[in-house]
Amino acid sequence: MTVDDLSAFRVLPVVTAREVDATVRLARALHAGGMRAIEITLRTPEALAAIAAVRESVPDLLVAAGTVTSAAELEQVVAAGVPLALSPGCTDELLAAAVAAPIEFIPGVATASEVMRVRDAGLRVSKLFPAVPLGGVAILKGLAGPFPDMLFCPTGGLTRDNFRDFLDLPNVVCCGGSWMVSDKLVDNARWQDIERLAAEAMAVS
Ligand SMILES: O=C[C@H](O)COP(=O)(O)O
Ligand SMILES: CC(=O)C(=O)O
Repeated sequence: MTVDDLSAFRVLPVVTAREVDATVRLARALHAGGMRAIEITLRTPEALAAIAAVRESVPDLLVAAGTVTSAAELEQVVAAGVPLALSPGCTDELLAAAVAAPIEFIPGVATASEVMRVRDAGLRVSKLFPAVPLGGVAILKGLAGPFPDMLFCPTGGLTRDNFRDFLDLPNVVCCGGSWMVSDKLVDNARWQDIERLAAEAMAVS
């Protein structure tokens, strides 16, 4: 997966799948709004079934697996055939497994030392998580100094009002967020609102 592929995502909606059919409906609305990718987190028992169902029902949407926190979970998502796995952090075990696995991996970082560990593993892109509590735009500007070769996907605390500030930074390749896929929108079947929020996020301003 190239940096251009990731930057075409603009926003990676971070989805916690509580129900398979609703997740498929959600994925259709995101795709209809122009989204290129979705991150389905391994936070619920339904996650792997939802990943399979969305891959089958919305084949043009890239399905990534999120909240991959161990080598065992990485094995599961490799077996599920997803091209991209993301994590809120990175352990030595997970990093070693990911570098050896036939999958793209974006580990989470929160400190300069973690960025160095990720760079030492040969990876160039990491997820800054949780981005806003860590300092938001200011921490990304700070990391740009010592790590001009590293790119970030800030996630955590981004909203429809602030995500463009992140995308404008030269060291941000794409960003993650759940503002267009909230439980409230999904539970109320607000598919048109989700599509509209997705289209708004994909509109380059
Ligand atoms: O755990 C949270 C998700 O990764 C995305 O964060 P968010 O809900 O603040 O957008
Ligand atoms: C934090 C996040 O986006 C993840 O759990 O992968």
